[in-house]
Amino acid sequence: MQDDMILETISVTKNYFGDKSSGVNNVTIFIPKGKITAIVGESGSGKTTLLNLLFGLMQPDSGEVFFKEERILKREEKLQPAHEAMRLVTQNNQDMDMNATVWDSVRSGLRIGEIGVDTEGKKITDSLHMLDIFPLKDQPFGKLSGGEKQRVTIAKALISKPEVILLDEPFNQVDATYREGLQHDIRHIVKEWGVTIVLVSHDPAEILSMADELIVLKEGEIVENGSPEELYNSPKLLYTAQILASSSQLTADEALKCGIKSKRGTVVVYAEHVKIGKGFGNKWTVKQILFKGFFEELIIERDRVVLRANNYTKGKYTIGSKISITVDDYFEFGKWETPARSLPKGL
Ligand SMILES: Nc1ncnc2c1ncn2[C@@H]1O[C@H](COP(=O)(O)OP(=O)(O)OP(=O)(O)O)[C@@H](O)[C@H]1O
Repeated sequence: MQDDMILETISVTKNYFGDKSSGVNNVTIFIPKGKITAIVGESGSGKTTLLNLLFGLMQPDSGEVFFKEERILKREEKLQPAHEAMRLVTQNNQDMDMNATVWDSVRSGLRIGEIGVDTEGKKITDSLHMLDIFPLKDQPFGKLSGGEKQRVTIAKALISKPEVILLDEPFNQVDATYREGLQHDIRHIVKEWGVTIVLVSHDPAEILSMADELIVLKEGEIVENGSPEELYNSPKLLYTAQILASSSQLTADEALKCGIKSKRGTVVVYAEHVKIGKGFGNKWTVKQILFKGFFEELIIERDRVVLRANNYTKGKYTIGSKISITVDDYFEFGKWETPARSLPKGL
């Protein structure tokens, strides 16, 4: 294992029904130390399975998982040093006591030797401040909002200063207003404490800005990996382009209607690359307007070709508005693919 790697899987396979139709297949990954690695992919692609294998919650059918060169066995089989050094934060809060206060919930993350000693209170206070939940310290966990609960579970994971924190969909319950704050906090923790984060997300758009590394999973296999910038700006696969951005997939004939001459047959256009009001003839009709916070995503149509386009002048168009567009960038691929399952629904 290289010095800067902390976790590694070698040809790991875990199938639930004895064939390749579920779980993960032949996965080899390296998780860099002190960085944020995001495992992304459509729903059912095997993200949670991979996270559970990294944590030792399940045993692979074949292949091996290593934490700092030590083989990770199933948690019940053997108490591994690796298990002490890792914390898993799941989506369902099943190990949380709904009646316990926030203070006690975070305290329950301390290791046995850390409980009852002088520094206990300071550790809890620091973790609460780190996640910006100190004012909630006396509230019962069960009464908190989804986003607040998420912060408490992360604070609990953090308090014993593990080397690795595994987060399953950490922003699922957090609304957009708090997401950026939580992402900033997690980045801060990584920088300050040198902890390694592995997180799973089915909506990569929300983690593009915070991850150092992305691992793209499709049908249980790693299909691409790299930095968010590399994968977003030069996706090798159509699937990656679809997963990373709100986009439209076009045949060569459809692309021609957008002013694109395709040599390879399939074109993907990110919504951000469709510039509204720049072309001629107002040949596109607005079919749907999707609220995206500070901007809108328009679903537009011309001769049965459907495109997604970002509109930053909110409220300017209504359903039925006629508009012109130009496309200022696109990706070409050789093969037509069924759109990823987790993509937002279009028309
Ligand atoms: N305990 C299980 N028993 C049987 N099949 C399972 C089990 N856990 C997962 N699977 C199947 O394995 C595949 C991968 O599931 P997994 O939960 O790892 O995917 P995921 O990418 O995390 O999905 P999501 O984003 O929807 O949470 C899916 O087809 C799922 O139905």
